[in-house]
Amino acid sequence: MKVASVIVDVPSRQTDRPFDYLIPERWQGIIQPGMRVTVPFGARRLQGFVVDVKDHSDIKQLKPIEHVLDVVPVLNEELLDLGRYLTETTLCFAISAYQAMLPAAMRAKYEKTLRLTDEEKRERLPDEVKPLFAGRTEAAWKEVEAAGLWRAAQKAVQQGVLEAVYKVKEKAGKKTVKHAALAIPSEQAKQELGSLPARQKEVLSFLLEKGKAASVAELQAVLGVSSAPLKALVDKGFVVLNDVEVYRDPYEHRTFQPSEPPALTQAQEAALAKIAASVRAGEHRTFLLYGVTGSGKTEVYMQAIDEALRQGKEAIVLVPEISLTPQMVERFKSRFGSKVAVLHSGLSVGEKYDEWRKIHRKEVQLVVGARSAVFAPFENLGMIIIDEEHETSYKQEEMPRYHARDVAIYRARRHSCPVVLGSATPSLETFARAAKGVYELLELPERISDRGLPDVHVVDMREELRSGNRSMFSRRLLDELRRRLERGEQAVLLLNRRGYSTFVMCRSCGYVIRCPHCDISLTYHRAGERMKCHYCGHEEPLVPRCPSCGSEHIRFFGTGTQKVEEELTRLLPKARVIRMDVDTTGRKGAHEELLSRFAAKEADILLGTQMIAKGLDFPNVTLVGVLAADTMLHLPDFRAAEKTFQLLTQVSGRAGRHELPGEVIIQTYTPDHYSIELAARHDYRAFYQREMALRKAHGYPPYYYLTLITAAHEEAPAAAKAAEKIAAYLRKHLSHEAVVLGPVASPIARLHDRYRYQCMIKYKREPNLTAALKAVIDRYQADAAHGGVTITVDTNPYMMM
Ligand SMILES: Nc1ncnc2c1ncn2[C@@H]1O[C@H](COP(=O)(O)OP(=O)(O)OP(=O)(O)O)[C@@H](O)[C@H]1O
Ligand SMILES: [Zn+2]
Ligand SMILES: [Zn+2]
Repeated sequence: MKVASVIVDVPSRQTDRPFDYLIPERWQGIIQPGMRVTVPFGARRLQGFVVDVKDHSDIKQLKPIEHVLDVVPVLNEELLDLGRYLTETTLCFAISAYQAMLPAAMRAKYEKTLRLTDEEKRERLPDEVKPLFAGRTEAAWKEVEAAGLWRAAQKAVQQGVLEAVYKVKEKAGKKTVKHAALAIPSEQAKQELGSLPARQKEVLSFLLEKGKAASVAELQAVLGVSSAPLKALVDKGFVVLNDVEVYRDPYEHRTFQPSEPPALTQAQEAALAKIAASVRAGEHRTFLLYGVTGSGKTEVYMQAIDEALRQGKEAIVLVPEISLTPQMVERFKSRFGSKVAVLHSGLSVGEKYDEWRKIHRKEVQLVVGARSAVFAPFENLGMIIIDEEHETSYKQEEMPRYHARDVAIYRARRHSCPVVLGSATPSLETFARAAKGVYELLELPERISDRGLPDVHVVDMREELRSGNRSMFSRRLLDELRRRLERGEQAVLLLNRRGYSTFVMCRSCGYVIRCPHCDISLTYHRAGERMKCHYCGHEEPLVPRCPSCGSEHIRFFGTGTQKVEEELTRLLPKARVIRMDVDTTGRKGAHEELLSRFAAKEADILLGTQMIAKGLDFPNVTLVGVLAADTMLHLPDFRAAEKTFQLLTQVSGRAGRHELPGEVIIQTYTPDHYSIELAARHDYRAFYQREMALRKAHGYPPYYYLTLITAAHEEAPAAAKAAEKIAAYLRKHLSHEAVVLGPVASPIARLHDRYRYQCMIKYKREPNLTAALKAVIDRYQADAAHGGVTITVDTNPYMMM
């Protein structure tokens, strides 16, 4: 008896374990761990992942597996184990962990086929399979299955002769190119040559000489022939025409100048030597590459990767989504050419799947991508790099709630290879570990250009108001902008908000209009005069009177990029402005287009939200202005100061990166706040000391760990009661060292029509934690069926709302 343990596709606590199924005889030896199957489950038929194959089950009456969805495993042993690690550490369901590792295209039900990978390999097809592919390069899975050829097909896939393809239907149209190839052995073709008319002879000799399939376009261009001779050869059965798939390469229309590595500075050299030594020794280590903005971290990454590739290994580079700019991609593509796959959210489902397949088929050795690229199915990893490691977008805010840093370190340990965390503003957690020697600290204390870091001026906006300036631009910022325009230099302006105006407030009574579902203030959008909720999408028309007191003095507070743009063009009519925010970058490719226009100096000022704060490297930018440095300081989040410091430092880092000296102006209503003062002085270490002292005093990470539990229900009392019960249970079952805070209403007290209450656990070491949390989840998952309370557990929260 052969038995498969299967994790079924039902994300719930009750089904979160492997179920045993019988492997029918025809699939014995074929089904392996890491393949997906369909199985009967109660009255339903479900997809699932095979996690184990064994000879025996304790269950008496096993149901058989119905279908096999993959020819070869889509998850290897390492990734299967990683899934187990994620379920333990983030308390997610195993099915959620496995699905997070695969491209979306494979999660849906798509038509599947087997395809010949290469016309030349046709001869290597197993004999019994050959007829299925006669005169074509693809066969549907159903046919293979019906013909009972599964085993033979699997072998062919393992040998790289056939490939399993999940057909993703896309509007973009099919990406295939017609190819011509010999349909007869070359010996026979040579003999036929003599009897052919001249044109046909030319075509046949061309194919003979080439020794493999040639695109029809190429053939016609080289020989200058029409399609007639080709058609004649096809009719005679000497030549076949095939549609050969080309990858949907999002960068296909781009050419990349090959780049040679520059000679490194001493600091770069020292850092690289340590990393390269660890690559060569094949030992796991975690490095923190702490280098100021513009210090050449990326160059160190690239040369370290080069070392890994020379060792015949593979590498992953993680970059935050918003700094995965065309510039960044270009740097890696120029250096590593076709060895690179790129994964980010701007790609279509099909494009992502193509990139994933390049990795799975080992056609690339390097992946540059956002968070989920950490799951790239490489089997011989030599290095993982996390650029801008402090970015909170490395934490996924839905199940599985993993942090890419933890996954990277887990995988690197398994592969015995180094992890490099790079940042100009490392997260407190990471710097603290480096200070303790858990990570190895490598420093790049100076910029590459000998100009040094830009001068930063803090402007007190309260003063501006007192002296009669009601504009959102201080006099100093405006003066400096004018100066840049005169000199033909460029400026970057950061506004940490989106939309026309942020919230709508009554000046008479102070009433702020809020979302009826989410309890956050609505944002005014000028298009259509509407107010929108940025959490749930609720929208309504702008009100002419205060709903609370009836006053007409209802006006907008805060400023959005659109409003700033209007004021800017009013004050500086000659300035050419490019605005970059979620509204102007929604369309595919818009982000790239706006940046390349700015790079081509088609604008003087780049105005935008956080998305412009990182990674950009424009030689002509000599002024950076921050319009309101305080917007993030007042969020209900213990990391508010850290986030403010990071953002200000990063955006300042955009100025004066090359020959021209840079200058930064920060406008704020709280100029004395240490995060603003220290960012202005470029003093990361002082900020670190100060912030660590506060974290210690208030019991926050990195001194303590946190776990956040949120209970939500349509009725506030039900949510509150559940949260209270949870808090009581935890207090009883956790040790005295753990502190359970709350329950309290969440900062966002209502989301998607559900009231939210939360409690927070602070702890240093808590052996009972996992068991207690699992018990809580069990209890409430079971309850959910009746009571409707949903609970979420976040074992390492970054969103405190
Ligand atoms: N050894 C070197 N010689 C000459 N130029 C270099 C060298 N290293 C890096 N550069 C150049 O210096 C500039 C800054 O380097 P890079 O972008 O790698 O810095 P970074 O530390 O990654 O920056 P940031 O964190 O601010 O994005 C780039 O234009 C890069 O091409
Ligand atoms: Zn009012
Ligand atoms: Zn809402």
